[in-house]
This record gives sequence, structure tokens and C-alpha cells, in this order.
Amino acid sequence: MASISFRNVTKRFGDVTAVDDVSFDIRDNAFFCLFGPPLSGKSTILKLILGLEKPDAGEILIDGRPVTGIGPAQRNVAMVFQNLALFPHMSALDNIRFPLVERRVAPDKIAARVAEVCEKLHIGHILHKPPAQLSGGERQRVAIARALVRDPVAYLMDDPISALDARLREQTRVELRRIQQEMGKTLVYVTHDQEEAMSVADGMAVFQAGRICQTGTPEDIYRHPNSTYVAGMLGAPAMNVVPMALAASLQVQGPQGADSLGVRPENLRVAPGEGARITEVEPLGGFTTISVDLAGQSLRATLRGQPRFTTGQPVALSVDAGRAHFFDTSGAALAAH
Ligand SMILES: Nc1ncnc2c1ncn2[C@@H]1O[C@H](COP(=O)(O)OP(=O)(O)OP(=O)(O)O)[C@@H](O)[C@H]1O
Repeated sequence: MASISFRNVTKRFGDVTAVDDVSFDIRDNAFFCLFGPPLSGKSTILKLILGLEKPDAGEILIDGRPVTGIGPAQRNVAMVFQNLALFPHMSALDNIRFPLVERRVAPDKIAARVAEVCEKLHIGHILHKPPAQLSGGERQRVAIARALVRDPVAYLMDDPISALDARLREQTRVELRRIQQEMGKTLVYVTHDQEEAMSVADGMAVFQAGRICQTGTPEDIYRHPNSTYVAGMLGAPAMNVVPMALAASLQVQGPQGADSLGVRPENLRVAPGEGARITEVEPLGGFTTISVDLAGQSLRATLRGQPRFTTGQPVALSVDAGRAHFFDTSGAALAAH
């Protein structure tokens, strides 16, 4: 069990500032996502937690204690390496036992610990198989089991399911969420997939170029993004952001200083009328995505079911009450009107 905190941590590699004055708190037992585009510093944060890299400035605390000067082995934080890190010539069982055998733990203690972890991960039936005979998801669970047998205070995963296809990714993230809840351990999870971050995390930090833009629960960040950057990172299709000059056409009034208006596609109302024109209708089963031209700006709306709109049809647009976002010229969010 462990909380993890960063206090003004900076890490440079030559001219590159990979992590730039970053502060955050991960509470004990959280499923915490580090979310951002490639090269934004997420993996470096994991290495700093593990003790594989040292900060140039700032402090890292695990369970409230500074870990400066404490090596990776003493931190007792486990990295869950992916498939390739499993020993191919060993059975799943021997792979999982390995960290304890290496530490010369007594055989009866090893057996008890392995049994406990394997039961929680539901992998008792595949322990005799070598990694090559396991599915991607099973290999992943074996890798998690191997990280967890030595009872780390927290475990870390670096974009663990990005290589899986869409359907398997969906199943696997549900599974990871279940495992994390059952194991009751802090999990720090790197991803650049917004859907993944939204669906699994109970806390997240959104990164841009080594800096944290916003931290909070996924729902909070989705509902109250503090900038156009964060607004654009979460949600698909992305939030529509248009100049304030178009606000009147959307039947919205903005606060003082507003430069642009943001509307999530699910909060954009489309009705027969005047002012805008439909350019594309994309039925996707349970919902339909509609692209609309408003004075040369393309906006997207997601509507439930399969509403009867056709390409070229003139429509009137409006925004659900209280669901408009406003941003200033720098892209920072303003309080709603
Ligand atoms: N050991 C290193 N030596 C030099 N530069 C590094 C090193 N590790 C990371 N960097 C640089 O630090 C920056 C942040 O890299 P990092 O791997 O932390 O980003 P990331 O968000 O995890 O990216 P990705 O999603 O692609 O893995 C990048 O510009 C990278 O090139």
C-alpha cells in the first residue's frame, strides 16, 4: 500500500526537459493514469518512481517519505513488463515464482504467495503452459502476477495494451480495473489513449511537453477541462471549439473576456431550421455522428439512435443549458456565464 507524491520534480536529459516542475499526489490504492501524447514525459515519471532515474530538482515521496537516495530495490515498487519480459523457456508458474526464488524465500511461503496471487488473477488453470502457448491477455496476467508475488507497495504499467486490437483492448481494460480493485494496490498506468484513461482511472494527470496541465478524476476533467488543450485531449469526437463571433448562432451568450466557445458533440442540439447545414451523416448503430457547417466552421454532433437528417439539410443549432465552455485568448477556461 502506498501513496506517491511528486513535489516540483524536474528531470532533464541534456537540452531536453522531459519532466518540468511537476507536482501531483496519487492516493493509496488508486488506479492513476498518466495521460498525454508521445514524448510528453510519462515514461520518465515511471522511471523516477522506480528509482531508475534521479530528479534534477524537487522531491518524490512514497507513503509520505522522501525516497531521494533510496535505490530501486529498496523502494519495493514493481514495473509490470510486457510479454517479452517473460522467460520463454519457463512455465507460467516458474515465471511467477521467479522473483521469490531469486530472493531465496522459503518454498512453502512461495507456494502460498503464488497460490494467493494466481487465485485473484484467475490463472490457476494455465500455470503449466509456457508463454508461447498463452493468449495476449493471459500473458499479461502472468506478467502482473510475477510483479505482484513479491508484494510491492505499488505497481506501474507503461502503455500495456496499446498493441492489442480494439475489442481485446476493451476486454483487457475491464479486466485490469477488476484486478486493481481486487489486489487493492496503487497502480500507476501510462497511456496515450483517452478512452482507456477515461474508462479505467479513478485519478489522472494530463501531460503536455513534460508539464501537467490538469489533475483530477476523469469525469471532472472531462466536464471541466481547464484549457482548450485538455478539452481536445478527452472525448471523441473532440470538443467543438469555435470563435465567440459564432456564439449567437448557437444561441449562447459568453462571459466577459471569452474568445472561444467549446461544445461537446453530445451537447450540441441539431433541429430542423436555419443557420447551419448538414455536411455528413454517419450512422454508428446506437448513435449517429453528424457534421454541420456553421459559417465555414465544421462542427460535430453525436445524437442518440438514427435521427432523420440528410446531407445538405439546413438546420438550427443550440447548446444544452449549462454545457457551454468558454476560453480566453490563451486557451484557458473561463467560468461559465
Ligand atoms: N534516457 C534518455 N535520454 C535522453 N532523452 C530522453 C531519455 N528518456 C527520455 N528522453 C526524452 O524525454 C522526453 C520525454 O520522454 P518520455 O519517454 O518520458 O515520454 P512519453 O510521454 O513516455 O512518450 P511515449 O508515449 O512515446 O512513450 C522525450 O523528448 C525523450 O526523447
